[in-house]
Amino acid sequence: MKILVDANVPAAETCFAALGEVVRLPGREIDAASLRDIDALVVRSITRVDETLLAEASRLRFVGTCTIGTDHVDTRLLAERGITFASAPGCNAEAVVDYVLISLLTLAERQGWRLAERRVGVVGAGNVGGRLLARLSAMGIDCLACDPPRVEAESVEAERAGRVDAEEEAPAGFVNLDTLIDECDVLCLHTPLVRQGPHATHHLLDAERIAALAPGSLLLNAGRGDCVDGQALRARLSGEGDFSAILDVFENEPGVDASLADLAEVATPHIAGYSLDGKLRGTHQITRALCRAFGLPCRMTLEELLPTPPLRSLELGEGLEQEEALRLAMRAVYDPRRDHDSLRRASRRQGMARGFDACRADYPLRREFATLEVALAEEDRHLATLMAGAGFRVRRRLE
Ligand SMILES: NC(=O)c1ccc[n+]([C@@H]2O[C@H](COP(=O)([O-])OP(=O)(O)OC[C@H]3O[C@@H](n4cnc5c(N)ncnc54)[C@H](O)[C@@H]3O)[C@@H](O)[C@H]2O)c1
Ligand SMILES: O=C(O)[C@H](O)[C@H](O)COP(=O)(O)O
Repeated sequence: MKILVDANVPAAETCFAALGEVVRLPGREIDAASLRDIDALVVRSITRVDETLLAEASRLRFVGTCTIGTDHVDTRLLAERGITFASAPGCNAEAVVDYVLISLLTLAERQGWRLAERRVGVVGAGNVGGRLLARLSAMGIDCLACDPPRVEAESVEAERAGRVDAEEEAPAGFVNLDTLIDECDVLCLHTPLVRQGPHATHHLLDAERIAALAPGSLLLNAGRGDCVDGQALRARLSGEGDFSAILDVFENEPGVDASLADLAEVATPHIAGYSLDGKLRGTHQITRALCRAFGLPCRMTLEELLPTPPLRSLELGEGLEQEEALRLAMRAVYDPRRDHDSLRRASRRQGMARGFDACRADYPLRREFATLEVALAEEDRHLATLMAGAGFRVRRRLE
């Protein structure tokens, strides 16, 4: 079997070499000709898997994407052709939540407010949004959520189970998008890109909704760029200076609107999910799916793939304000200002499209908050709750 794997998929040789011959190509160079003699294709989000790509893929029996998002894949076409498809749900969700928490705390520090005093609205409460809500709530942050497809699915499920009281009622904390916009200071967008249907998300935040975001509020988008009308967002950000954005995703990547990126407080090149843990989980999930599709045994475990983190333990002393302590621990693992700065530098040097891709291709080692154990004094009970809520392992400091 011949397996073509995107060059940005880590551990591909370790995972796939026992299954067949592994060929590597940068994601944007995978084209119809390169698929001529390929049995299995493993991509990330930058390879559009459509009719044009599959024009000469007569041997192809499997397509896997080591990502959560699937909007780059024509899944209907694959089903019609009898090609097995697999994605990696949830693989980098923890990394995205890490990114959101430290980015919000960074803005709080820069603008002089406390996250604990803000209400956060999460749009899309799936693997990413659901984990974000869980961590924010465990940190005592006031949250609301908006996820009409999930609310609908839960009410259908409740009806099926014969729970009459559940009729059309959204679970506690779930509201519609316009209420969320009215009632929250911070809006975090974690929806997939869906172009059609009753819950389409293309320009879910359109000019009207962007205008309705309250003065002093903040929009963070780590879902897909096309879920927000970029032109309208740029116009709002160029306005009175009463509104901020943290943007990891953009319309038209990698050739994104440089003036929009410049106006964002944090602008990163679609790397919110780029922890090594998240990428390796993706590779591992797709290895298992490929083995299933070809009836092969899969002996590789995720633990075998993950190296020991460079920083395993951090001991905090007394006297730190709580959000300061959180920032310190988070930045010991990951600091999004590094990614913001490298996008700025790379786009100035090479132009936006090449710079954006270069930052992603040469991404430095990043681990997740859960890999760090934070040691605290016994009396720091509240801080221990906050740290554990934020995703760290917490232990009592030895005096
Ligand atoms: N920036 C990054 O690096 C990065 C990393 C991972 C995922 N993502 C993006 O984030 C998206 C979400 O990831 P996930 O793992 O949570 O996916 P998921 O499928 O687990 O959850 C998505 C949630 O969004 C909800 N949703 C769909 N349409 C909606 C709408 N119109 N309004 C509100 N909610 C809606 C769904 O019901 C679901 O609960 C992915 O599809 C991907 O595009 C980006
Ligand atoms: O959908 C996802 O999982 C993310 O958007 C993913 O991290 C994007 O990274 P890429 O596939 O573009 O390397």
